[in-house]
Amino acid sequence: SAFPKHFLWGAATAAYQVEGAHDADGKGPSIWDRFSHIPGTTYQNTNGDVAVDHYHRFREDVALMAEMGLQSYRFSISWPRLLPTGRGEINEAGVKFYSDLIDALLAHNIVPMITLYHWDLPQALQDEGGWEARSTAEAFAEYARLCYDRFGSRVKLWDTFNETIVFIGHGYITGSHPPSVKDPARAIQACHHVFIAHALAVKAFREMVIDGEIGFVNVLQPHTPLTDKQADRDASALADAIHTHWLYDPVLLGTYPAALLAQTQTLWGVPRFAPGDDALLRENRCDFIGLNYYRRETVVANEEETRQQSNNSGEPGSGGEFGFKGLFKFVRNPDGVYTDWDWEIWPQGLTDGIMMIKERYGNIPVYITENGLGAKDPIINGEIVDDPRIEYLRMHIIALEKAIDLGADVRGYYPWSFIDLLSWLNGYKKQYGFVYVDHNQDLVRKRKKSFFWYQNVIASHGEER
Ligand SMILES: C[C@@]1(C(=O)O)OC[C@H]2O[C@@H](O)[C@H](O)[C@@H](O)[C@H]2O1
Repeated sequence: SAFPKHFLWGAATAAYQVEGAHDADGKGPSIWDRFSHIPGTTYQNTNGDVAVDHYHRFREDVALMAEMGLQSYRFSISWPRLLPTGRGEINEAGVKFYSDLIDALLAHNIVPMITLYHWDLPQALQDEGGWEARSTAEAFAEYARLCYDRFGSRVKLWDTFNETIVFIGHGYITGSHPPSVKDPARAIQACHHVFIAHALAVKAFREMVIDGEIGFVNVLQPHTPLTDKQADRDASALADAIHTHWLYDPVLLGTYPAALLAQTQTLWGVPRFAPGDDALLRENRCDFIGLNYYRRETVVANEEETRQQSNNSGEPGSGGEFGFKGLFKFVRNPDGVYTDWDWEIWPQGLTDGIMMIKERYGNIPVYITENGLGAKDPIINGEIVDDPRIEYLRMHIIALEKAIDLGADVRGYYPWSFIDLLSWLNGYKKQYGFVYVDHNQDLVRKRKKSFFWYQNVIASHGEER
């Protein structure tokens, strides 16, 4: 197969969605602990207080990963578990949890990949302005240095941020994530501080001479115009500029896309740069880019005002529309095949998206840090027969192989997710895992059909899928 010799077959999770133990052993509250307790913000008021209790069951979970033959495990660190107020005093019990998790992974020859920020900002920092305050970027660098110091000799793969478009887009434009702001200008300034935080963390990584690679994880979302009309083609190009160039250029080129930057400066006078920001971005670029691929979006020019109508119902089809007045709007593709949550299944988009990144940024090393099918899995005679997930992953592995054959430097694949976990706004209904969790039976774990299928994909290094 085209998969390189050292290609890593992995799987991914995120702290708030799996750990639980939201206030155990000295952990401080995150903005998701606070937000999810506000009635009506999430599907059936689900939250991560317990999640799937990975904090207490991680040894059992790592044993399942080892049984699967997993070669790498991407997980995130809960910042307030290490630094309850976001900076300063260290919670040693929190450090010990991650240290034990890392040792358990290494004992099973599973390569750890750490994501420093997967949306769970310490609430104490939000109280000081969150990502709108530049001090949060400095606090992030302090948190990153602590993680490098405690885990850097054992962990070689580091992601700074996960899916900035989501936590900034939903946090500051649609308002469906914390801190529930709806203001594009504030979104752009907050996003700038995330890029500064990333650059400061990369700078510290280099100064501390950590033996490893550091990168950024973004949504990879190719756009296709619904018609050949110029207006739709322009709208699709604009969606690429906002969703891709704006979020990738600063961490891969060290600059913002010039035309869009001129527009945001004219419109809202943002982002406001501090002295030295330019150099900071240019001098601290990524060793790799993490791409999270789920779907393609079909785009039309948009006359009327649309906003994410995600009604937090968590029910299939609750995705809602997303768009910007006078700019672009995502619409259903009449020829498309969709998941129950209205995401188009389009494996070709993974091949095309990777080649688009290679075209714009040179042959930057790539990890597919997320890819998976959110579905309500069929249970037949007590077995979880998740054939749709097997088919989805099979098609995307084949699409990935095509990109590698075309010369892309892809180094690993981390399906979302290792285990069924909390889906932020969709509760536990939308399943992604190779491992089922029975919420009616003390969260007992159960191997799905896809667990054994992926075990064989790994054993055959991608040959048998
Ligand atoms: C919104 C949603 C979903 O639940 O479908 O998108 C796909 C996937 O992206 C990840 O970065 C999130 O941590 C994970 O929870 C998932 O979140």
